[in-house]
Amino acid sequence: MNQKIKFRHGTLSDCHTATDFVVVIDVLRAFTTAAYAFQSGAKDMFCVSEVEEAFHLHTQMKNSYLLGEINGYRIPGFHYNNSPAAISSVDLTGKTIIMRTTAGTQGLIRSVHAETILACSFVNASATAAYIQTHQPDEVFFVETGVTADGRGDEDIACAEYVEGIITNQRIPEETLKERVINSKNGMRFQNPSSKDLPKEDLDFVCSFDLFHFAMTAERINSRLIRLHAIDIDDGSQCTI
Ligand SMILES: O=C(O)[C@H](CS(=O)(=O)O)OP(=O)(O)O
Repeated sequence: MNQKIKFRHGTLSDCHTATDFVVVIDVLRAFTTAAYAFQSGAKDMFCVSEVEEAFHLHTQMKNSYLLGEINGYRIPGFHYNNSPAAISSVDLTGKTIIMRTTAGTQGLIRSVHAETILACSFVNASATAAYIQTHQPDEVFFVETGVTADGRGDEDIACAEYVEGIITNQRIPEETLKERVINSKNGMRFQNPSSKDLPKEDLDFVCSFDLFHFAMTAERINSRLIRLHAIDIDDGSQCTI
């Protein structure tokens, strides 16, 4: 444990100010879905900001598939919705995923000055904490991508607090976290049976705490393109799942 690590909390509106070690958090749902996509065998995962950029990249990358949403809803012409429940049952072996989401991928793209970027949700929170502890940065900046002026995003704040608590030995109980996810404004959207793009079962996939033993590091290809890697925390190798 390193109690000297300083923790800062920010959102999509100030993540451009972070210059060192940044953990971009999106529980509902981008980085939960991304982790399940790696687990389902995805070879490569690229993240963009705009829908048009995703379509353009798709024409350039063989064997690539589009995954994402706009405000939570499926994008016509995309292969997959941003749903961990849906993606967990798909065999993505050897496939390249191009991801565009409303909050999560925006946080990656907008963290323009970060030296190191991780993508995190509850399914790889302990792995993320372990990666931070191994690298011992002076400061960690959490980008809580779901936070909005109208009070959304508590699930991402909870995840940041969970990661911080693991590092400072003040671990938050899973029951408390699950309640926060379910009662969050974003979580409520998944409890309406008529919205099939926002299935209730996604909440169970999101609340599968520490299911995966890999951190997701973000490699900046250019100002508009990020590539995610799943890094095994036990030996630092790139995961081949
Ligand atoms: O698909 C999601 O769950 C959200 C939709 S919204 O931003 O909350 O409207 O996108 P994500 O980028 O995964 O947070």
